[in-house]
Amino acid sequence: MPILVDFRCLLVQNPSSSSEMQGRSPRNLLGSSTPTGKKKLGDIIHLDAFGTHIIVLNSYKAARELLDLRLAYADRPVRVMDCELMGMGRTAFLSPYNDTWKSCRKLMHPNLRKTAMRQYHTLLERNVRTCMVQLLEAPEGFFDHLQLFTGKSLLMFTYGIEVNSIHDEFIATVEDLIDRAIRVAHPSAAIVNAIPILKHIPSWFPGAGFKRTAGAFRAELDDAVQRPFDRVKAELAAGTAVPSFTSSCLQDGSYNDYDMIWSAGSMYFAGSDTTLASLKTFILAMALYPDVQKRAQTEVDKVTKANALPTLEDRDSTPYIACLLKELQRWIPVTPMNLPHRPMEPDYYNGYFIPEGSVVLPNVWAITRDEANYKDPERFWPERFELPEPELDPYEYAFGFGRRRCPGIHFSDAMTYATVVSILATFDISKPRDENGEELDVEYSLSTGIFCCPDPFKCTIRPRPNVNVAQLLRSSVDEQA
Ligand code: HEM
Repeated sequence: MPILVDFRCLLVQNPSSSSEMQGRSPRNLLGSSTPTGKKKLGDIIHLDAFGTHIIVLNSYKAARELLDLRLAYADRPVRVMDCELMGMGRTAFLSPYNDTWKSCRKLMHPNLRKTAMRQYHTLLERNVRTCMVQLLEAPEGFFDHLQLFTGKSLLMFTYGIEVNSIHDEFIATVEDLIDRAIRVAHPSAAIVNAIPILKHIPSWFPGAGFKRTAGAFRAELDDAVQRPFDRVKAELAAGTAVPSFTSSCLQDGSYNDYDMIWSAGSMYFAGSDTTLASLKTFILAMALYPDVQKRAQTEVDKVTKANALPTLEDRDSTPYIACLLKELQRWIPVTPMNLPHRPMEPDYYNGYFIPEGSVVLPNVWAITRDEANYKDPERFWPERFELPEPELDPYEYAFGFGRRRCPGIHFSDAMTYATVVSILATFDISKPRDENGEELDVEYSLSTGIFCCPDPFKCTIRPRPNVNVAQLLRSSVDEQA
């Protein structure tokens, strides 16, 4: 049986790796359209990269049938540069399918499952209120405020560490490591991935700069996950530890240090920038789609009677916001090519042979733009998920597949919901204005890298005229202090 070869994939660019997309709308990422404006991609396509089989799954059906329903796809490809030399293979998200990965998933699960979320409501609501106060005082810094909110919430959850600035070492170090790791993950960055034998060159050898780079990164990564862990241990010993994932695992006493260190580190690394990406997308969508914003605000006002701040308990009373959250994940998916899966045994699918060890990439971007799934896919339109005939739920694929599916989905959802409803209740987001107060178009581009989200853009964020926002927020922060 032949290995599938079909280069139609060349039509599909991962938006995150395209330098041509600056200033373009998401529509253009799929290349030029056919005369009808519709584009039909192969369900599954194959590329050969220096002998590595890369299989791209362009439809939800293929991704679900292979990655959700077949256990053999739970492995990850081990890339020499980032996984081995830089040490990222010890994180839960890049770890191969092995006993350590299983232990980490077991450790994370009870703390991240839906029913465990209630215990973090107060924490998240308090952090959101602080973020809203910052928005009120300096609305133009909204990217920084949202970054502090996600970083702070994740740090509190994993280690009980409280930070008050994005320049705090715990946030800044991890941010820097993520940036560097993403640059290395780009296919052109690491020749050692293509020629693995190079990893055996000593690092002092001329031309082996990559080994020194990797070694330095690894030392910093070790420090970034070890330091907060040691701090929690010391705080527990001193009786000053704040409840957190790490403190409760340490108190339980049945886990080894390695699993606790890498589980906590993985959640912090994987959770903050991804959720931040969704929140940036939310601000952009509200600036571009005022009708959606109006309808969402009306729903929130109904719940709060416009004289209180919404809480996570309001979730069931806000079905339109639930649709809006889904649309955020679909419109600009955070991980447009997911993370790669690796089949642990040879497989057959729809008459094609998929070799063991292939790199299998679900093309989430293509799924979100497939007109078989979504009418007018470029439009931000939460109504598509309303009953009685909702379109395909993006939560089925935007957080991954099968055993590797994101364990942080409920935590991320709670962070996103809390922020979205609070902003809707208190602020109006609109197009940017020039010095004469004239509205300008929202100019935006999407970031390059593994994550996809809006690059910094300008918009107007102002307190809503009908609510005494300042008083509401300040009294709410005081109440929680
Ligand atoms: C909008 C927010 C988020 C998105 C879109 C997202 C998406 C993803 C995706 C696509 C994967 C790979 C799944 C696969 O390979 O099939 C993943 C893995 C992972 N995510 Fe998330 N994630 C988000 C937030 C979070 C949060 C808040 C946490 C932690 C609290 C988290 C922790 C993890 C971990 C530990 C993994 C590795 C799972 C494994 O490989 O077994 N994520 N996430």
